[in-house]
Amino acid sequence: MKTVENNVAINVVDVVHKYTSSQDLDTQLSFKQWVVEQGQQVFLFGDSGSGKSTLLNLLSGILAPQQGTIRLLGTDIGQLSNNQRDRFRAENIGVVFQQFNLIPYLSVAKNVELAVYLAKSPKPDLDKTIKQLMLALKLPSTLLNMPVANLSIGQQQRVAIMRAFINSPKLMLIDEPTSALDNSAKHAFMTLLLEMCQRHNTTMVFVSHDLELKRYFSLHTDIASFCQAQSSRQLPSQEEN
Ligand SMILES: Nc1ncnc2c1ncn2[C@@H]1O[C@H](COP(=O)(O)OP(=O)(O)OP(=O)(O)O)[C@@H](O)[C@H]1O
Repeated sequence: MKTVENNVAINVVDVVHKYTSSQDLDTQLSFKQWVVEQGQQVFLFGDSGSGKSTLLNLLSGILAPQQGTIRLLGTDIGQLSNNQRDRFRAENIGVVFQQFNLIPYLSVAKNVELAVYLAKSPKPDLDKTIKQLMLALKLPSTLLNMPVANLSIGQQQRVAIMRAFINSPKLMLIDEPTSALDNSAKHAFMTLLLEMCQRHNTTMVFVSHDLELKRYFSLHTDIASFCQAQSSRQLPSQEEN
């Protein structure tokens, strides 16, 4: 399952994902080839409906490729069982999606500890690492035992980043994380995120509609350069003819 692919973190080849909706409209997304090298941070943009979220869901293993191959860090994730894929994600991928997916009634510490527990890789220095991350993310230590529901949106965003970084993932997938932030908070967030990725040599795919954020990245990719979205009406069934 593991092959030597020097310096390649993401390799998507001829992947097809087809949605069948209840409104008798099928949408097929065809991803040709897309390669991201280890340690690169890419700003991925594109029109609404062009397939960005679908791609992130495929990369994070939420969706399984129906055709084609996705190799992450040398592993063909389409060949993994559901359990193996969950494990691979927990160990190698940090995710910050729009809705954060934090557990609101659990404290900041418990939300982060849960990610460590799911990765099944015990961290003897967990408390110390959490404190270091809180410091780096400018989260006051008084928040540590507070339910995340009591935090501001900006603070929750930083907790989501802390949770995403706690297992030192090699790959970060980020979807529209700054939508609820004002301009100065947005700048602080972006600077911090890029600094964290560069410090840990983390590969990052960052999806946003906000083209102003492009300036934080040296690599920009329009998803239309390797993905085609096609919608078509479903054919009526035989009985209806
Ligand atoms: N669960 C679903 N069922 C049916 N069709 C879907 C589903 N999810 C996405 N699609 C369709 O697939 C296409 C790609 O959607 P996707 O959400 O990946 O695009 P996107 O680039 O992330 O869009 P946006 O920028 O608006 O968030 C769209 O045409 C969308 O309508």
